[in-house]
Amino acid sequence: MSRSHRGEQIVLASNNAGKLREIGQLLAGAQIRIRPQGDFGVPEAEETGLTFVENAIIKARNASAHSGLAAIADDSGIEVDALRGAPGIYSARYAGAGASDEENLRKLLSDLAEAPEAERTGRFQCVLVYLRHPEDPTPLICQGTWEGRILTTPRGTNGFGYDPIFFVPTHGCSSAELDPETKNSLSHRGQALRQLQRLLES
Ligand SMILES: O=c1nc[nH]c2c1ncn2[C@H]1C[C@H](O)[C@@H](COP(=O)(O)OP(=O)(O)OP(=O)(O)O)O1
Ligand SMILES: [Mg+2]
Repeated sequence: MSRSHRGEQIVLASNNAGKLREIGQLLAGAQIRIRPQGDFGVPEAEETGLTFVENAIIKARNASAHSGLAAIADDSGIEVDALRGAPGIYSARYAGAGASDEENLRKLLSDLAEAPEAERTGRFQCVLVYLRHPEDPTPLICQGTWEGRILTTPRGTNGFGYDPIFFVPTHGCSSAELDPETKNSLSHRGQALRQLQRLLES
């Protein structure tokens, strides 16, 4: 018996167009059918947790409660070693509440202006949570990590968020210079989603 009934609709607890696009591409052809929480008028949840896991659970529970469906949430961010892991869970609001991707990325570059090259290492983190219903006591939790370096100037136009300043050493370019399929095959989100898919379809 699979954890999710085949063909059952699942709400995706995100308002981030970049994430929605990537998750949609990753699940193309899968048994799982997802719809963004915007389709159900789900109000934005307050991300009050101190971990990616807590925030993903908060978002999934909120979307499940408002839609009456099982829910998947993605909480993700970028950690930089020169900043002892900041912005981390605060990546989306690094330059302040409601900040744009461009403002967040500019603040990160400016905070790293004096950082030694050796400390410009960092990584994207992604935690995905699947809740069967709002009170599900055993959420499925999957995680992915993608190691890289922080560039000094943005490069590339694909992706979203911090992609233009995230250098991918294995490919010699920024993640915004990777085509979407390649990014999905490497990324924190791709890793976590493939794990979740295996659990849901097993
Ligand atoms: O692959 C990525 N490429 C570039 N940047 C990324 C990526 N993955 C996460 N990020 C950044 C974007 C945002 O600054 C933060 C996520 O914050 P996070 O709260 O999880 O998402 P969000 O507020 O944008 O949308 P929502 O909560 O509705 O899913 O990390
Ligand atoms: Mg958020």
